[in-house]
Amino acid sequence: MINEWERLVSKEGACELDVWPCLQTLSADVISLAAFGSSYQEGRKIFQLLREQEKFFTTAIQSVYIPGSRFLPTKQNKKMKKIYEEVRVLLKGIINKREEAMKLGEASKHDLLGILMEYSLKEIREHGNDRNTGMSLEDVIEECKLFYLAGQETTSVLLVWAMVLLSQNQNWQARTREEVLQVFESYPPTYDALRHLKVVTMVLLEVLRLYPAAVELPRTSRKKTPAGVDVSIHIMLAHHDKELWGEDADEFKPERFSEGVAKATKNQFAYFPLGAGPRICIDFATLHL
Ligand code: HEM
Repeated sequence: MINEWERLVSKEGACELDVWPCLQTLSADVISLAAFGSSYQEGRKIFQLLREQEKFFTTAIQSVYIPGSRFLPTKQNKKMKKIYEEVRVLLKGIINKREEAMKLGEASKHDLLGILMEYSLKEIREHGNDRNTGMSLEDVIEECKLFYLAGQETTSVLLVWAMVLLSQNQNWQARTREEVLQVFESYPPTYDALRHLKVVTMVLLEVLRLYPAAVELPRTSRKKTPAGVDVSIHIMLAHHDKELWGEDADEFKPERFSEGVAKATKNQFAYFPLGAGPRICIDFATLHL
């Protein structure tokens, strides 16, 4: 991706480029690799289909819903059903191939699919080969889909806003670049090395405060409030609340996170770009939340 950008710039010395689709493809490829490892190309096809499905889904939730209409054989419903089936068949194919390889004694791969299947097989073995224990094929398929849907758009949204804000705040862009070059001169770019990136972390925390990829957390109350009521915890409003963050709440000021999230929020529940509690995002450790 960077090579392509450099090539475009070098022709004229400058060019206009919509980075958003490139960042979407980048995050989809990274997640495909993490989820399916060597079957990454097949994963890519699945993710293209899920992306198409997402568009239909967005149109559907933005329209008035007539109860039962999702079962009608409309053009859109038929297309969504077709994609659902195609994704299932493709994922089933990857899972079956992996199962065969595991049966032949091939070491399991350290990707999401390998971990889920290994866990499932262990459960089944521990329960005397009872196939009703462990994760079902449906569970594995749904987990793979969730991994993609939850991680792809959110990551690319974060990246694109980080680029916008760093281009508007050149001093922070220079500090961030300097830190990346300095840190990765001494450490290989591994997951562990990320904890040495103090400025980058502050910048990303501030980007997620101003432009959280998920703007609200919908919930249905079970006990209090009374039960059955739909509530929405608004991330965007909490992150821009002047009473919580001060008069400069709408400004890009990564320095507010210089001593961590607890200090920046004065230990109040005011910052939750990755959710909170038992359903917190699995990616929360990356940002030291
Ligand atoms: C900047 C990037 C990200 C943001 C802003 C973000 C945001 C969130 C939020 C707000 C939730 C909570 C949803 C709720 O409580 O209803 C969540 C859950 C989740 N996220 Fe992320 N996420 C990001 C990256 C990722 C990545 C890279 C992955 C995996 C590849 C991922 C996987 C998940 C999963 C599986 C859940 C569901 C956890 C559960 O319900 O138990 N997220 N994310």
